[in-house]
Amino acid sequence: MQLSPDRPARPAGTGGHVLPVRATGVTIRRGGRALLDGIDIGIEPGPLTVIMGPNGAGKSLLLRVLATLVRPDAGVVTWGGTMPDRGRAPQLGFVFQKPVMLRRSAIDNVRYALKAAGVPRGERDRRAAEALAAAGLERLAGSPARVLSGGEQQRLAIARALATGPEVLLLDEPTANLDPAATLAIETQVQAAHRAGTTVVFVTHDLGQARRLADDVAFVHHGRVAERTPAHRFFSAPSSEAATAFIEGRLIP
Ligand SMILES: Nc1ncnc2c1ncn2[C@@H]1O[C@H](COP(=O)(O)OP(=O)(O)OP(=O)(O)O)[C@@H](O)[C@H]1O
Repeated sequence: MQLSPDRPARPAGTGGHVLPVRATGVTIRRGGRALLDGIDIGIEPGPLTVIMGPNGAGKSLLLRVLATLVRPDAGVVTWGGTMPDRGRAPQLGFVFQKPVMLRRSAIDNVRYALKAAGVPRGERDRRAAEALAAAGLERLAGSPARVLSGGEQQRLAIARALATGPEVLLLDEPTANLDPAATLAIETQVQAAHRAGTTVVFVTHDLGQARRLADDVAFVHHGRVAERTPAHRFFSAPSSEAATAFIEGRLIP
């Protein structure tokens, strides 16, 4: 995929790439059980990757490990071929299932993220306003973020994550609590960011959503990547028995 020229500039004070984001041999054990079991996965620049799988498969945990929010018991995560470091963190945006809003206005939530990423003060107002406009949230800029609807809060969370111009946006079931219209708005927002050049990793267990969004599917089952397949092939001819059973609605988690 081509990166578009209108892609936001990198925040000041950061250097190097986070892509590819790669996990090698990543294992997490709790209570004698492997929640992630020797996972190898790489996120390359470009495609919209959907991480799919049944409840409890390990999708959210894997996403958190890639973002270095959770440290594995074994294995390593690298960003851009080297060990992750805080200086590059603004280039990896993360959106949680339940939006986490600061107790301040919508636009101040975005300004705060820009400040934390080292964006110079003189650029913050313009970039925050642009981020809200891109999310269709201009009229709510001055509203307290915590009084916005669930769908508006999630759009704001995505706008905030995109405002720093990340190379990659990781989203953990961002529409799980939303109605169909709010879900569509989020999908449109994510697709627009992807078209503008942001690499996207989207966790969902919703097959319809995966069909709408995915270029590429990583299917996780029992803490392993059971298969990694281009989306058109995944839905027509999955290579693993687990994915076939999942698509047919007969996979027992
Ligand atoms: N911090 C933790 N301590 C112990 N167990 C955990 C922890 N985090 C996750 N788990 C367990 O790890 C397994 C995988 O959880 P995870 O949230 O990654 O699943 P998931 O595939 O995202 O599922 P869902 O679609 O239901 O959100 C689950 O059995 C969960 O209970």
